[in-house]
Amino acid sequence: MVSTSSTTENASPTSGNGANPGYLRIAVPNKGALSEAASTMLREAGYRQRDDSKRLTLIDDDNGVEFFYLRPRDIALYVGEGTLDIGITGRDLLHDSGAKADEALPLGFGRSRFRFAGPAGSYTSVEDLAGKRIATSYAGIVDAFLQQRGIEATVTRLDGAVESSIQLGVADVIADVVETGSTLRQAGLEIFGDTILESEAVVITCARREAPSAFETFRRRIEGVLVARSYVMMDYDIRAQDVPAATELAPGLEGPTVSPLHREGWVAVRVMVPREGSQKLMDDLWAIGARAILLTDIHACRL
Ligand SMILES: Nc1ncnc2c1ncn2[C@@H]1O[C@H](COP(=O)(O)OP(=O)(O)OP(=O)(O)O)[C@@H](O)[C@H]1O
Ligand SMILES: O=P(O)(O)OC[C@H]1O[C@H](OP(=O)(O)OP(=O)(O)O)[C@H](O)[C@@H]1O
Ligand SMILES: [Mg+2]
Repeated sequence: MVSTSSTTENASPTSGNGANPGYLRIAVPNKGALSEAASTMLREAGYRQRDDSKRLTLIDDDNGVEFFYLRPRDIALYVGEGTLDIGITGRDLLHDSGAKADEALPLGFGRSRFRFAGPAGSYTSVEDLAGKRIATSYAGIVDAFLQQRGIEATVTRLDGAVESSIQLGVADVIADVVETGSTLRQAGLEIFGDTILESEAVVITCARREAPSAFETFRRRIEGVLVARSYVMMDYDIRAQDVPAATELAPGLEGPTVSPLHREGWVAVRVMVPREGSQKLMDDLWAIGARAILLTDIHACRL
């Protein structure tokens, strides 16, 4: 039976301090675009996750881990200070924070681009930003970009709904997270200039000290989830003489497993292949004589 930490209204990020020595302390987004996907990935990696979105901390005794549910924007600060060992946040939030934390592992979800946008047809390049008022929730990223390009402009920091700031007269252009682009379109805005940053959810660690040894187990588990999500297991039967041609098409990660078949001159092959393009690969293998080709999801893996 797994025990859990008590949940009180004033439970703080440090409420577990010292209570569970040796436990890996992990920050997880408590709400917003990354929250659910982060918890889903942690569950797939075998960790316990909260079932009540009001819960602020959770102890997973079986795995020696304590989770702290924090605002995604604050996570880099806690990890950079070394208060928590690792965290899941957005690459853009990490850069914006200026915290002394490092990106340790990209997670492949929460993908977005950080872009400049202005009224449709009004701006074409970042040089047009000179002397303009730029509204953003990510002033750290925008300041660094302008400084790097030697552009003088006024940056106004807003909490959110940045797209409205132009219509409301407090800015000429905005810099914001773009995923589908539909929020921009609805506000009559369009992106211009270079992409400032390509973002996704990432695992971060403290830059000033080595991650605890327990981080290696965590990393292996998460990498296992990433592989299980992006690869499928393929099985097929083929004439032994055609295995080299088939292996060219599907080399696998460490080479295919080839087993004898009762049928004379034939073998069974098992190989991990990228999920993307796997249907085309089945066509190609069929064309060189493979039969009984099966694709199976990988539930979990440790390479
Ligand atoms: N469609 C999206 N909208 C917002 N953020 C997204 C989107 N897709 C991915 N993200 C990422 O999620 C993170 C921001 O999370 P979130 O929106 O929860 O924070 P916030 O905007 O600071 O908080 P809130 O919107 O709750 O005030 C960033 O890393 C961002 O790149
Ligand atoms: O390109 P899209 O798919 O339209 O997504 C991007 C929008 O989503 C985010 O807003 P969020 O919902 O976090 O609200 P906020 O602006 O108040 O943070 C972001 O700030 C953009 O406004
Ligand atoms: Mg937001």
